[in-house]
Amino acid sequence: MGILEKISEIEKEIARTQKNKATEYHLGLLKAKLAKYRAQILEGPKNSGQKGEGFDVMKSGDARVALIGFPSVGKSTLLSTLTSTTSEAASYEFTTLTCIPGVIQHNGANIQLLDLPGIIEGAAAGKGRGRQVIAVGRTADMVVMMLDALKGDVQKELLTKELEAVGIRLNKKPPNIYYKEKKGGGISITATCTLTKISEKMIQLILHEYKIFNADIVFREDYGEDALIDVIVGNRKYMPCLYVYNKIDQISIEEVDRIARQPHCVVISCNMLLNLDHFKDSMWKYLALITVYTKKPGKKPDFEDGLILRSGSTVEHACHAIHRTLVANFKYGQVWGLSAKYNGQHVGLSHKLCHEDVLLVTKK
Ligand SMILES: Nc1nc2c(ncn2[C@@H]2O[C@H](COP(=O)(O)OP(=O)(O)OP(=O)(O)O)[C@@H](O)[C@H]2O)c(=O)[nH]1
Ligand SMILES: [K+]
Ligand SMILES: [Mg+2]
Repeated sequence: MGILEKISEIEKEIARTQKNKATEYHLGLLKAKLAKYRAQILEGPKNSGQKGEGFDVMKSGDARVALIGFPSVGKSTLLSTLTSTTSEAASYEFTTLTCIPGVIQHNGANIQLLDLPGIIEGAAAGKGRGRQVIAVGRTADMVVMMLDALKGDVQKELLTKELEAVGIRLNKKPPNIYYKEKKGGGISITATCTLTKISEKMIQLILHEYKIFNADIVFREDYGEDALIDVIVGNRKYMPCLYVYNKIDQISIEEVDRIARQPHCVVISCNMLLNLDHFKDSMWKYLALITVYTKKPGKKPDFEDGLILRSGSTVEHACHAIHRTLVANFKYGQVWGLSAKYNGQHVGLSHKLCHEDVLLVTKK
């Protein structure tokens, strides 16, 4: 039996197995097996050169956003509308066959938007160009999942499943589980809270399935087997995701209102240019970028041309963004704004900056 058949067998078995006390361990093991086979698929045949022509796009700008969605939801139309790049759009499916990059300028940042071929059910298992699309998706800072407002909820579920299957976790935090493999000493399991979703026996079983016999594990929150498997397998990608429902010109205002109220959702119409500014603002928020303004001694801050940094960036990151050699010549910094305890606070390289701070660097 090939891996794909094995995966499909296990999926079927999981689907027909009722979840109760008696089947709990069986189900946990099935999930562990499934994750293992999926990992094998992703590693793929080494000779297949799966990267794929037309998918190797250079990173550029301050952040990268991948447009992922079923065929003909309007991905290319969005790219052509928001950037100066034109990506062919048409009413038939699979119009786009490669990765087309464009740049959105917003709040002073250059955001690289990647238009990609539509993906379909089974993409994770290698159908269509799914694997290439997903590989590009993993290189992005966030996913924009584009959905057709007429069939959005189903599409959203299916796509989320496909991405889950290849280890992409949308709008989720990594499980707060400490895990370290060791050379010997057996398995030590501790928890800083009561575990209601997994038993010690289940943890042991899953570890054994992965042939792990020596490890320290600390559950810091109440998780089930999925979280444990994620931690053991590693290589999960946690990404912010905005669900963008396009073609709202085709649905009732009540339906628009219902969708717009769901978490992480934005409604737009590319054709009618509806709500596109709100979409860009939301994307900016999800990317968690900050702007830091620089200032020279005795001069006003340069509010025209801020540095675009990732949230959580330090003075050191800012220095790198200003000039390659600045860190080596750094004496001290001074900060005005939210991150400063008082105006002009003296700070070192490790000081964390906030959005719209002003920074003055004094060199040695
Ligand atoms: N009614 C309506 N149609 C739209 C809208 N945006 C795009 N379309 C239409 O949807 C069809 C598909 O658009 P594309 O941009 O090619 O979609 P895609 O997601 O890039 O498709 P593939 O590259 O084939 O995956 C085209 O006929 C567009 O004109 C919209 O806001 N409203
Ligand atoms: K299309
Ligand atoms: Mg397209």
